[in-house]
Amino acid sequence: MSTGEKLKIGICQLAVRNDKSLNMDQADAMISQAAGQGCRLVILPEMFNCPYQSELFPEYAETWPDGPTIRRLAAAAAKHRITLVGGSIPEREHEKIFNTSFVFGEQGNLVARHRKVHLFDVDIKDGTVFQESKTLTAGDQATVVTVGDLTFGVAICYDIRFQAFARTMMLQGAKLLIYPAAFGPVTGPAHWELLMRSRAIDNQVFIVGAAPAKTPGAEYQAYGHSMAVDPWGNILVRAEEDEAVLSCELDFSFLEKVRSELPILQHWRDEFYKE
Ligand SMILES: O=C(O)CCC(=O)C(=O)O
Repeated sequence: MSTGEKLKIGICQLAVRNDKSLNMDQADAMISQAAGQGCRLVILPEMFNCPYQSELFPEYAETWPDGPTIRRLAAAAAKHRITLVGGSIPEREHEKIFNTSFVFGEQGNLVARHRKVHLFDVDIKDGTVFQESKTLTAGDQATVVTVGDLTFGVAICYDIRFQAFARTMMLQGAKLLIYPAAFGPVTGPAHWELLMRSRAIDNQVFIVGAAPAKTPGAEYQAYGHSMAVDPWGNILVRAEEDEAVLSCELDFSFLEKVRSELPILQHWRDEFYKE
């Protein structure tokens, strides 16, 4: 992938239903639409092929490299000659299941695989109760990859709450952090935009969050509001809660301008930040 400084990206905010192959059909249609608009990097949401319910993850889980969703993602990347961040899906390896983002290059080759590191185990009294660890195992590494001349990081949803994790990816050279995600109706309005903009400002990177659309009748109601944020904290593009294909240009010369005008990354004083 050549950015030449500017890179057009696409974000596919799709509704996730109880039918894996229909979800992939919709993803395929949206990927085509984004590629048709000239996007070179296309991003899908967290658990885009499976309703976001812990008890369903084992049933929908797929194994590398022959899972049907995995094969179709690789084929879509190759067909459109794009880099495709395949949101995330439940991935089975032996007896373990991970929340995994597979990233494919322009030949349909696997360029990265991120397994969600921070599992979403919360019990918020206003209604958000989730226990990913009931069925999932946590990943054990940050994922930073270079494709062509762009170095980017991939992490998943709850991973965004951990600034130290974003910083780890930035220190490994990432200029763009991509978060397939599925915030819900409580923490979504409260925190989603703030977290995306904070991570962008803290690390002087572009941030992209791809979320499922709100799906009528679904047990877990996603908040939607996929968005892209620049290193100054400006929102470049943002969806509402319905299905949408978003696109925008990331201008990496702007990132260099922000870093040279406001050089917080050079002013880092590590000696003060130990616990
Ligand atoms: O952090 C949050 O509020 C939402 C996290 C989440 O939904 C997830 O990790 O899938």
